[in-house]
Amino acid sequence: MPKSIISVERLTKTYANGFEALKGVDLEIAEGEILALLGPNGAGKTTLISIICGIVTPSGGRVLAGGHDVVRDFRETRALIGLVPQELTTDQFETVWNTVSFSRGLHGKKPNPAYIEQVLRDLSLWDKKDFMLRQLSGGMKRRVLIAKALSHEPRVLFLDEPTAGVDVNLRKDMWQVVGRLRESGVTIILTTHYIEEAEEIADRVGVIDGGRLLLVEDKVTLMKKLGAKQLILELSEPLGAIPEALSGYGLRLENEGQALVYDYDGHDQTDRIGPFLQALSAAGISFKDLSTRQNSLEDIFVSLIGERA
Ligand SMILES: Nc1ncnc2c1ncn2[C@@H]1O[C@H](COP(=O)(O)OP(=O)(O)OP(=O)(O)O)[C@@H](O)[C@H]1O
Repeated sequence: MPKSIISVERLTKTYANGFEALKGVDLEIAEGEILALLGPNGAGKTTLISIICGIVTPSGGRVLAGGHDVVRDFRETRALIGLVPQELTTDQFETVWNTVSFSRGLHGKKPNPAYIEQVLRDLSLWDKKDFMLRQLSGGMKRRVLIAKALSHEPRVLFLDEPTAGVDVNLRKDMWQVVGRLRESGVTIILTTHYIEEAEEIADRVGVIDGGRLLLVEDKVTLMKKLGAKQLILELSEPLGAIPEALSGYGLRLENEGQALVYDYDGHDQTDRIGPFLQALSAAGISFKDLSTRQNSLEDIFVSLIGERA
């Protein structure tokens, strides 16, 4: 695995009311990757990223960003990190340009109008630069949040539920921006409820629930591991048992013998379906209809969360 830019070690968080939001999280984030953290409401995703970003103090364990402790060396780590929060809390009467430039200043960076211009152009905000925030649509405000987070040229960008409630166009634009940032070497961590989103954009996927990281895995490996496919045949005549001639296929009967199910590896390139259908025909079995099912990240997620429930 490439060098870690963020190391989370045995991290715990108990809020003042005694609620344990994180129960010992270990996580290494590699430089340049896109990691999606999936989890239901209240899983602890925001708590985890808020600690990494230095907004919430941990109760135990530690987090290193670029080798610096996020509590002790917060100046160094904050310079490294950008956070796109869920909501905009900036002065509504300020202009886009000032808001983003001011944000850069807050991080102690020298002004760089050319850089800010580029960020605003990339986010399709350039023609809105003199608008006050209150004059912007919800989608435009989201873009301002991203521009602010990028204002100080961070190496790691956290996006907390970036596409919750945004329309399809904005979502597409956001992923384009994320793609470009990744190409420029920025490490990206996003939290999401949307499994398709993780499936679409992430290199690795982590699943959080009840304050624990249940799994972190390379997306392709995860999909492969759980990428089993099923071919379902609606039989013309129900079968009482699997015919001897087909015993090598590991078939199952469902729906009182009316459906024959063939499990196969969806990522295996060899043609399994053709020979199987020939064997079926040779055995004198005919069918009315056929369909396939594939495990998605959604199934994986549901089964993981379900196991805990
Ligand atoms: N300041 C606080 N005091 C007490 N409990 C808190 C505090 N902040 C968060 N919590 C609780 O900690 C748990 C985890 O919250 P967190 O915001 O990290 O979850 P999340 O995974 O980001 O959820 P969501 O997807 O809804 O944003 C929740 O049960 C929440 O109520």
